[in-house]
Amino acid sequence: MTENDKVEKGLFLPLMEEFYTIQGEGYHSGRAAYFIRIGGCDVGCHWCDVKESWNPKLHPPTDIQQIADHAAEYSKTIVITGGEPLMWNMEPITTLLKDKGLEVHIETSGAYTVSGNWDWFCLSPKKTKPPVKEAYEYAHELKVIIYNKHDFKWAEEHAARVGAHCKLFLQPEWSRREVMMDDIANYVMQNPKWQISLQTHKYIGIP
Ligand SMILES: C[S@@+](CC[C@H](N)C(=O)[O-])C[C@H]1O[C@@H](n2cnc3c(N)ncnc32)[C@H](O)[C@@H]1O
Ligand SMILES: Nc1nc2[nH]cc(C(=O)O)c2c(=O)[nH]1
Ligand code: SF4
Ligand SMILES: [Mg+2]
Repeated sequence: MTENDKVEKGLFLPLMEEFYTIQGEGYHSGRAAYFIRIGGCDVGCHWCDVKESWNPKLHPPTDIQQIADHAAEYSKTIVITGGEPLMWNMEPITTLLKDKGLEVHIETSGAYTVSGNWDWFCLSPKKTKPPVKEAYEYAHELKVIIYNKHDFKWAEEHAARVGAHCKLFLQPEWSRREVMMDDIANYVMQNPKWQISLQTHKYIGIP
């Protein structure tokens, strides 16, 4: 089998970086977790904080067995992010991680067909490439990025599509955190089904 075939099957994935840190965002914020960042994304958010991840060719195709073995040495909680992890077949790597008894989370825009077996599915919808229908059904957590005032209405449109038990978070776009914070706080007080999510790792200076 060629390397391309292995990537096609999800047996190799373009690995950008892996690091043990504290989940900074959303429902599991504050919890130690091992992050696996897979390269490749064509969603094109102008404010994306990892644009270096976009071109998959810059990230070496890596054996998922090696990625999983490494992850298991660090943590029981694994977060797969990117880039956009659902551009790739996530079935094989999630199976390996779950066979090791690990809890497997994803950070995704939901813009591609859902593959893989997830203990926690964080859906962060994007305007440039909206989530596929099934992504809303999988979501344990909806994390909407707030860049301007129009985004509250847009957030509600997505909240109407997730399941009844899905946790709802509003997260300020990092460069807009100071301008938007009062509006976000007021919105959450008036609409308490939402909670605030901050990128706490950036405030404390960890990866
Ligand atoms: C870098 S993305 C990678 C995973 C996936 N592509 C996605 O967007 O969900 C990880 C998380 O960071 C959020 N994010 C990216 N850039 C951000 C920024 N400038 N400010 C706030 N959140 C941001 C995304 O919305 C997503 O929830
Ligand atoms: N500490 C930390 N928490 C995070 N939560 C989601 C992240 C991501 O980039 O997907 C992230 C990240 O990059 N670092
Ligand atoms: S979908 Fe995620 S990785 Fe892709 S551009 Fe948007 S924030 Fe960045
Ligand atoms: Mg990040």
